[in-house]
Amino acid sequence: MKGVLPIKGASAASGREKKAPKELENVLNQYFGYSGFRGKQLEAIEAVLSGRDCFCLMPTGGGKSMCYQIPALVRTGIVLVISPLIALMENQVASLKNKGIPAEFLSSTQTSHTKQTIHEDLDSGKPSLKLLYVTPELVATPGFMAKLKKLYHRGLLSLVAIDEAHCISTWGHDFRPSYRKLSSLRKQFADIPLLALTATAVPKVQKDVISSLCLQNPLILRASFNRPNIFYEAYHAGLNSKVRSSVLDDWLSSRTQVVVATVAFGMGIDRQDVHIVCHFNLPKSMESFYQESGRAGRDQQPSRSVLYYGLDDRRRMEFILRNTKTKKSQSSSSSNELSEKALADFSQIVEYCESSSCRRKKIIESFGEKVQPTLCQRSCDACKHPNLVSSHLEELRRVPNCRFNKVSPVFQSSLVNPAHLDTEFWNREDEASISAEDISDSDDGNEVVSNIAISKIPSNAALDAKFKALERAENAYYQGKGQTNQQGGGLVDKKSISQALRDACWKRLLDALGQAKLRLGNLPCDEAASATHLETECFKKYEKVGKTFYNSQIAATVRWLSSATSNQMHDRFHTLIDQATDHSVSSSPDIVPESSPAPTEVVCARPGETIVHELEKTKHSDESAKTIAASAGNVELPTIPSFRECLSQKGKDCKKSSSDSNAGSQPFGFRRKSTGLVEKQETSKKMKS
Ligand SMILES: Nc1ncnc2c1ncn2[C@@H]1O[C@H](COP(=O)(O)OP(=O)(O)OP(=O)(O)O)[C@@H](O)[C@H]1O
Ligand SMILES: [Mg+2]
Repeated sequence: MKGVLPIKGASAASGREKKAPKELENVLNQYFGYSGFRGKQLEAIEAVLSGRDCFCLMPTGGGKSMCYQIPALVRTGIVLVISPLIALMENQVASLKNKGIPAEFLSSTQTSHTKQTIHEDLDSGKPSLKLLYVTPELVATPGFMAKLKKLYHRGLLSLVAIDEAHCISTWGHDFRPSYRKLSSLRKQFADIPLLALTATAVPKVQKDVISSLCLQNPLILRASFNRPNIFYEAYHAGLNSKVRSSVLDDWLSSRTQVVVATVAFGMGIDRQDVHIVCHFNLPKSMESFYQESGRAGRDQQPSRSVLYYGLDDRRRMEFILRNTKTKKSQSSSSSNELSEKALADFSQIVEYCESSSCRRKKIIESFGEKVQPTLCQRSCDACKHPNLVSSHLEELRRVPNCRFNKVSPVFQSSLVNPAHLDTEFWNREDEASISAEDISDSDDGNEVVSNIAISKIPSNAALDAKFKALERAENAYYQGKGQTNQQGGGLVDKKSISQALRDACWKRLLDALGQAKLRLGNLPCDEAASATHLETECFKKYEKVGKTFYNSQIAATVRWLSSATSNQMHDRFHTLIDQATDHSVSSSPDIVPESSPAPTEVVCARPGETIVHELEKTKHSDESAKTIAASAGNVELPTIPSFRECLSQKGKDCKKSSSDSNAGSQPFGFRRKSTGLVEKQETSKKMKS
């Protein structure tokens, strides 16, 4: 069984008999299970055991803690460890206790009972503690200092270790004023060794640490910062030309699909099919952002530019901008000017990231261009998911370091082409939420609220303004159903499709058609008439079964419109026009022979996914539908399957995939990734035959 090594000698200072390396290694092995010391550990341990001050510079994870933990085990008395973070202390103390080593920490987070127990142990004739962790603030209090002095005079203070010692230096990145107060330790405990430990000390900081702590003739140990087990790579312009050109070749010839690189990589490279540009660090200005993200979508295909943003990133970049300018510039006045300019440029990016208003508008306006309010068409996240953006921004403000949190907000922008930058503020769960919206039994009220009300609320609106907007949206919702909330009195039919929902869906379709037109250059149909046509179809076919199915079909149709590629869309239109001409449909779209066979067209929407469209050959009895179809041009847009078709399609699918237990759990006709008019290649083959 493990036990604290027998205490030899009456006092810490008098117990400084030399330990053989083998003995120390045995202790290491006995308590920690390691076979030998690493790097400069042994030298540091031997130095402090001999009573000498020591400055120990070792990389992160290098094993600095062992340099004071082993002395605590072999020396009489207590090792005092000064640490800047309570979490660090808790962690280490728990780990030591696990190994049977008596360790404690004192902090404001502990109960007074625990603190009292620790103090009693310290005051006892023979404390059981071997390591006591404290904050620099506590050391600076007269009460605790008096306690330490008592321990010292009783010969029970064997070592003072100052962890993360760079915090004492104003030159260091983590300066902590209370660390400055540790400078009195050397004087107070003249013959007790001080051990300063850090992983981050550039020469200037190193000197500052040594002088601030008044270390006496310290042994200065610097371990190599090489971490041989870590494989590093990322591309930069400084690579030798052979490596550089091979990365470039692989990239240009599509052998490599993903390159992680500095911004230098993108310059002058023209690969057409780059569809995602992801900024892991923040760009310095709107110009940089536009230029770098503009590498996406050169083939005019829908593309995305993802921008990760956290307040830490912002601070880091502001720090860099301030300091870079200071170094570059000779005179301090021009340095300040440059710094101010850089910070002003950068503030545009910050504003872009932290605002909930239209991103496309922000980008374009930053270049002095006037933007029509209708330009965006929900092609940026602020316009598309205003409530999500607002809540993510609120979270960003509430939890400043949430960048890597599971629900951390990140910014994403998508661009169709550089002239039409499509920006989104995006959450990693967003994809799921879009799908959920498409397939779930979404509520009209929510739809109306998100479409009508929340988009008009600034993210920081007062709570009562939000309530008022919600109230207005609620009234609009009920009015759409031909009743007011108050008048309605009873329950509203949960399944019914309100006028407000129909209007919102029409708008969605119109937006999708507008997007498709932008993407394809020239869509050969009138968008408004086509949106009406599609919405009317959905409504007619799903009115009876209710809004869930209606919603889903609208969403699926929107998805089809927004995901079909240029060729697919054009092919389809040409095929349709040709077919319509062959069948004498185009010349007279409202006279459709009832007996005509219904040809089936297969359109690949995404790799591995096929959609079946039955050309609409059924004569519309509804006159308005005829007019709409005629005004939509002689082009058939995706046909909406009837509810019965959906059910029978589902039935076929269930048989086909009876082995797939998940298939049966999906709602009828609504697959998460289906693009509307259901379904798989096998099915289309069956229908063809
Ligand atoms: N001689 C050793 N052999 C094997 N593992 C060791 C040895 N010494 C320390 N370690 C282990 O290395 C890990 C890192 O040690 P430690 O936390 O002390 O690093 P550190 O230098 O303080 O790093 P940081 O700068 O992040 O605080 C720990 O799991 C520790 O148990
Ligand atoms: Mg450490």
